[in-house]
Amino acid sequence: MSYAKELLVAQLAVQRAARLTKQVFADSAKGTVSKSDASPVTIGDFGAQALIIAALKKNFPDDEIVAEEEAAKLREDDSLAEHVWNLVKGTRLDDEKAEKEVLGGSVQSKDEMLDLIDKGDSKGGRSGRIWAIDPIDGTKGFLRGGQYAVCLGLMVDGDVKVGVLGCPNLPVDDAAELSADIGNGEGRGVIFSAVQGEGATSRPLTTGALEEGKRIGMKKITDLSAASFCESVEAGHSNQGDAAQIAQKLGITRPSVRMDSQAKYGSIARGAGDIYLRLPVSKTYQEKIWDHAAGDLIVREAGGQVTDVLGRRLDFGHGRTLAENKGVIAAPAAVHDQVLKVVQEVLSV
Ligand SMILES: Nc1ncnc2c1ncn2[C@@H]1O[C@H](COP(=O)(O)O)[C@@H](O)[C@H]1OP(=O)(O)O
Ligand SMILES: [Mg+2]
Ligand SMILES: [Mg+2]
Ligand SMILES: [Mg+2]
Repeated sequence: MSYAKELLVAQLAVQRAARLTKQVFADSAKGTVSKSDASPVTIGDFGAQALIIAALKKNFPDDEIVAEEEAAKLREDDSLAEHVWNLVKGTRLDDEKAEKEVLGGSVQSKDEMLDLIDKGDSKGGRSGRIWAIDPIDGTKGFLRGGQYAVCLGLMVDGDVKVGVLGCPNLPVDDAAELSADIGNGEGRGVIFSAVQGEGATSRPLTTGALEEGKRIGMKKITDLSAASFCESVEAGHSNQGDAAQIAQKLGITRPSVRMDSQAKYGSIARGAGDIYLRLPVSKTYQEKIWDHAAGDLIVREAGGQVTDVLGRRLDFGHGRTLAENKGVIAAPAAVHDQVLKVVQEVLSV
């Protein structure tokens, strides 16, 4: 199997980072601060990013990393940094061998942790090996106890080769009905993974990485009117009015399921939903590569097609953003064209 080591490291790194985010959710203080674009970031985002980068640097020291967060806010506020440091040093896998031999064990000091967080500052691009990290995708979902995902993808020369999504609040059961309900109790927590050309799998977030995943696939739909849409919770992230018109034109009567984060990609990849629409709201917003790299590969390896609203494949080679794409349409390959056509009619593109 190609990229076997990368997949193992990525799965274990995501698994460990998700232990940290779950710990933060269980604690009362989330250490939420506002970023310059008014979006929230928590101690969970910083801690998860530090742990993932530590594992990548140990195993693949020459690889570049594009990660969402930076340590500047922590360098300005030592009590916030201390809070993150306590989490980072206290989080390890149960499997001691995997923790030490694969992930490289703990981070040594608070300063090392801050430096690790800042190692996610690559400009990205079309050449070489570049990892994309979203330590918590859907921070707003995370804060309200809804869906969120710990996301990691490896690109080689601009092409996504490995994708891993840890979704602590999705049901483990691939056959569970897609719903917007929220919860983090028993039976929740799943990791979706894919390697290019080798299919997509899911397995519980809590089991050891050596356990084989189960193969997942998109639902075979012949009648689009029976399909279900997956959309963002946040109206500011996707145009829900346009999506409603598209649904109507396709004859879809079921209400959209709204959930935060790349949990949407994972959900349709395992056939729990059918179509993920993310329709441009503003002319200027550029989607970030860490919000799509893992999900794009997982859906395509599960039998789906992913394009933007102009029908172009997502292009991860333009730097930290999907500068040459607008919006996202992810659907089973057999019906993607049909959906794209209606999207283009409604958006007049
Ligand atoms: N105006 C926007 N349009 C689309 N996506 C956005 C916008 N603002 C933020 N996002 C990103 O959408 C992602 C969550 O997506 P979803 O709605 O599918 O849960 C977050 O990563 C968030 O980025 P950020 O982390 O910078 O806030
Ligand atoms: Mg995100
Ligand atoms: Mg994030
Ligand atoms: Mg964010």
